[in-house]
Amino acid sequence: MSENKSFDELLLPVRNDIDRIDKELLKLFTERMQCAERVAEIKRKAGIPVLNAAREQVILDRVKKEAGEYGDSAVALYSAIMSISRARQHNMLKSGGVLRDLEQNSPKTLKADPRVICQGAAGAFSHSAALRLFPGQKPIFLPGFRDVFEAVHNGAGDYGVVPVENSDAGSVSEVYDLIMKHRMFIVGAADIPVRHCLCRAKGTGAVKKVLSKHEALVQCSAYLAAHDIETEAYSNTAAAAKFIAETRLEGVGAVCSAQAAEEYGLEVIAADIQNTDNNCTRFIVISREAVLPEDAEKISLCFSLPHTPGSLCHTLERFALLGLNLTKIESRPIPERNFEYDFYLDFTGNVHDVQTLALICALSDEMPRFSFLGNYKES
Ligand SMILES: C=C(O[C@@H]1C=C(C(=O)O)C=C[C@H]1O)C(=O)O
Repeated sequence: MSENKSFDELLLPVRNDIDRIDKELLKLFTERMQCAERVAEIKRKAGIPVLNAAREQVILDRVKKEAGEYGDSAVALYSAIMSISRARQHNMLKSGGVLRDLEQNSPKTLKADPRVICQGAAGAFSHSAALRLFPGQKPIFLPGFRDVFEAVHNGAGDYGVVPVENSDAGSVSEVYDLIMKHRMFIVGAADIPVRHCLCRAKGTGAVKKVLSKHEALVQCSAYLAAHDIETEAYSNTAAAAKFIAETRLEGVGAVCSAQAAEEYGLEVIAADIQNTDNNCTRFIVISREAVLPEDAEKISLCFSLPHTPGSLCHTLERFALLGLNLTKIESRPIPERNFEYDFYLDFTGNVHDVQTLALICALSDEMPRFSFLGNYKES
């Protein structure tokens, strides 16, 4: 430090330079955005899409080369600038017309007195979820998730209640795949505490083997291993309970809820055998048509991304720019396309918010595959 000058005095001329440069940058940024607007007008007339990935790559290659040692940083900066430029163009062109129609025209409340479909049997955790989500309704039970989706798809039921994720065992991938297969909307969600019991038919002997849904067996793995109990996957916890009550197989028990044990008259040998105390499963409500309440708080999307460096990062950045909080991201392989993935994304937000709608519409226009899955309340 020079003898008489303070740090502030030393910084002042450099900061003056930075301020001058920022002023120029801002002027050039504004000019660049105006060019993007002119481009949008031409695209409107020509009916061509906003995104031109090849043109963007040419720009990125050029700035990387020209920026020398700052090449990678320049690429990050220009990716952000072009993303903002595209967002402006999407807003001008009102991209994502289908989604805009959906936002305008979808009902805002769930049907009154709906036919609700669940997987399994009375006493299943889906049953508790259905009662929480639709108090007073008597759900119809079908054997598999596929049956629930088909029933909602063909109109035999209004809504289906299915699990998507457990706090211990993770996602129920079959349900994610069925959502995409049947192009269902998510119109509600509830987190249900899950406590498992080890049960047997009254009067049968020591349990050597248990039947239950695969996810329930995973959630009780520590207890079952410690007690040397063999496991066999069954379609559903309550269905397993019903089966052992009816067959009274010697040495065979079930892992199910206390309600299922009571429903089928089973003896509870041990309660609370799940690995974690706060074991909890998220259930969603599936529907053929979207329902978009004014006060919906969670949005779910599914999309694939181009195989280019940073494509996921730049997509997530756009949520961050709007202050939207991502609550879940999950990837699933796309059937028949080796090692290509769909991303499932949940974030807190409402599609009736203009900026959030604009972002979703822009993404729907730019992504190779894109589905808006729903915007719903969580109970
Ligand atoms: C401006 C255009 O639209 C988009 C934005 C670009 C940019 O900001 O440079 C480049 C390509 C397009 O994805 C264009 O097509 O030139």
